[in-house]
Amino acid sequence: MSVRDRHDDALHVLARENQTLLDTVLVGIVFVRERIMLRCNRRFEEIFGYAPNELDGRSTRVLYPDDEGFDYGGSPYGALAKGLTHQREQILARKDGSTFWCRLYGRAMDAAQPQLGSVWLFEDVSERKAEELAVRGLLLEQQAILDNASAGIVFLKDRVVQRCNRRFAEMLGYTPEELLQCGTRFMYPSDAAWREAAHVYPVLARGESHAREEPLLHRDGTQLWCRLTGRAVDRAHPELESVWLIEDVTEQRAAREDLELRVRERTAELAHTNQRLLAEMAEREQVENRVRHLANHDELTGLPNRRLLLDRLAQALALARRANEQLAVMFLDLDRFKTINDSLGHPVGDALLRGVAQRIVGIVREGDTVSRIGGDEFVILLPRIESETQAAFVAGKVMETLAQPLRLEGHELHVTASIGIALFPSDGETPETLLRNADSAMYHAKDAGRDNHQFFAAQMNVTAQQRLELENDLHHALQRAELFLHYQPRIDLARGRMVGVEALLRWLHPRRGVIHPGGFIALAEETGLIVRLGEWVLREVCRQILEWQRQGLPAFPVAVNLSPRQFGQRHIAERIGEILLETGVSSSLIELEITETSLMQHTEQTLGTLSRLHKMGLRLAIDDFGIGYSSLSYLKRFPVDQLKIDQSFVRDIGVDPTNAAIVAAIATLAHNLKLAVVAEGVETHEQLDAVRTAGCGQAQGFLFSRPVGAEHVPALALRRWSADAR
Ligand SMILES: Nc1nc2c(ncn2[C@@H]2O[C@H](COP(=O)(O)O[C@H]3[C@@H](O)[C@H](n4cnc5c(=O)[nH]c(N)nc54)O[C@@H]3COP(=O)(O)O)[C@@H](O)[C@H]2O)c(=O)[nH]1
Repeated sequence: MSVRDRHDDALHVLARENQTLLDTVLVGIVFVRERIMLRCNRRFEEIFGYAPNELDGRSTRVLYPDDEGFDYGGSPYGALAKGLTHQREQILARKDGSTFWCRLYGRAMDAAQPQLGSVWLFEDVSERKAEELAVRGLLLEQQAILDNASAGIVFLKDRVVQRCNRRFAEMLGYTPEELLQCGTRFMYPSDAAWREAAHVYPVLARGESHAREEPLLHRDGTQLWCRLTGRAVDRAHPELESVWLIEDVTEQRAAREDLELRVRERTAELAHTNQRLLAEMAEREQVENRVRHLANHDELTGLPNRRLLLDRLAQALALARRANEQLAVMFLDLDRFKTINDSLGHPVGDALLRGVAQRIVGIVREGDTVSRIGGDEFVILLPRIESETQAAFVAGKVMETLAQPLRLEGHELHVTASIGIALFPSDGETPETLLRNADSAMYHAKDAGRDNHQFFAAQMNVTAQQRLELENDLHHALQRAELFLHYQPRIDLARGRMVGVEALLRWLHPRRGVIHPGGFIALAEETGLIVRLGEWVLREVCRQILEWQRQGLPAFPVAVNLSPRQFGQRHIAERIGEILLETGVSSSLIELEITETSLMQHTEQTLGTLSRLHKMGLRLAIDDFGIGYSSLSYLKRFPVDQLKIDQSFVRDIGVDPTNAAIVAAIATLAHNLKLAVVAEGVETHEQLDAVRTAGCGQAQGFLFSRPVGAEHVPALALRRWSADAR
């Protein structure tokens, strides 16, 4: 082989090695002269999508998507001529027209002879470029978010501001630039608060986000409340990098606090209203219960009232009928309750009624009903009794318990009761009948002297009927002139002379004959007729005085009884004055007898009435003295002239030393008060001796004279009684 051949062989080898090298590298390589591609490696053709050798001899224009790109591609040749390496990134075009990002490196083969051409390396950087663009896009997006976020956003690293948006900086009074690389201590009001804020990092380390509200410091020193929500960028090192969303919630918080305050106030208000409503409801319930209770109970004693009694009685009757049993209705009325009530006052009367109620309730069985149906009237319902004896036994127990003295407000009271008993079925089958019949039986017990019990008997209803008739008749008695007066003399014991008479009313009943006051005065009191009867008596007395005067009799006073109801009339003194004026009788000739009990009612009013009567010149006597309750202080103040000792003390004066002592005590009291003292009901010489010995200056009674017609009075007026009244 010649030298030339060997030289050619070596060139061939070198060419093959070059080609292999060119084909193996991952970048496209092209040799260009005057913008004509002379040779390229396979990778270059692949990048642009051409077949092998397809580009050889073609203009580089095909590598550009447009002329503009091609023109731009020609720009670096000046630099190449200076021997520099040119590099750029540019969008180029594949054979199929698609474009891609390419990185180009170019260098002249010989800078001194640029016409020899240049070598270009092409690298397809589409993927990287796309990634870069994506990252750039993300960054732009992020920046846009940061810039436009309404909340503050800050990136911290080691609690130092790395990046923040404008909102965050403005929130604290800074620009974002001012805050870059600032430690976060500046935004906390104190070291302690700043240290406290570090406690969040363990939370972030768990991958949890953290949110809390805390006060941050504005540049001007004011505090604002912010809600901070943080999350670690890398949860393994939360303190290193974290991102925080910060919202100014000062106004929200103020609004919330205001709202909370208003909610608290409203809640308190509601609670208060609720409480008030509950209280009102409870009160209303109490009132309703009370109304219900009052509808069925007596307010004073708390016992069932008439309504509840009737209800229970109806039920008990139904049961008794079904079980073929007996029951008893007991009507109980306290004896002389009115006297106690009037003389000691209503508070004592009320306390007495309560005491009586308690005592009765204390002795009856469970299942019995004790009720108060009015004033001093109680009804006891005893269901399931076996016999009349059992009812009598209960009545006995009631009387026994009432017999024990009651101590009330400093008084020791002895009360008794009259009890009427009606039995089912023998005395009635309805509540009304049983009650009515027990009531009649009670009246019978009263008539029988009080402090006892009586079983109903049919006759009692007849008596009640008669009482009704009597009431009717009494209404007509005045018009029919059926009333008349008897007079009983009052004797001065020392002189044996009549010193006055007492006018006593009588009723000549057309069928029953003469009826004494005991048979109708109480009825007249109850019905109110007593006022008209009383006026008639006074006029009749005046007329009779004038008649006696006309007959030439020496003048003497005539006593007229005033019942409690008459005396209690508001203008009684004026009314009496009018009658005296009308008739022309001197007031000194009229004596008014008022019972002790009647006087001790409404004592101040009594005092006024007595004073007016006294000033008018009338003489005043306290009748039936000793059986009521007198207040000595009032007795002293009442302008009375005379005490008339009740005949009950005179009756047994000879046999009962106590009565003698009482009469003597009353006489002494009367003398001390400078009052005349009259013993009433003197029937015997023994009684006369006794009352005289006791100190009574005057006496009245059958021993001297029974009450007589007016025509007999002149003889009595002129008569002289000896010391023993013979
Ligand atoms: N408001 C009015 N009351 C009147 C009037 N007239 C009478 N009365 C009151 O009736 C009560 C009974 O009166 P009377 O049945 O007339 O009885 C009087 C005397 O007959 C009776 N008396 C008198 N002496 C004796 C006696 O020795 N023994 C005895 N057993 N009875 C006697 O006493 C009655 C008079 O009592 P007093 O009035 O207390 O002086 C009678 O109490 C009157 O209150 C009237 O017009 N209005």
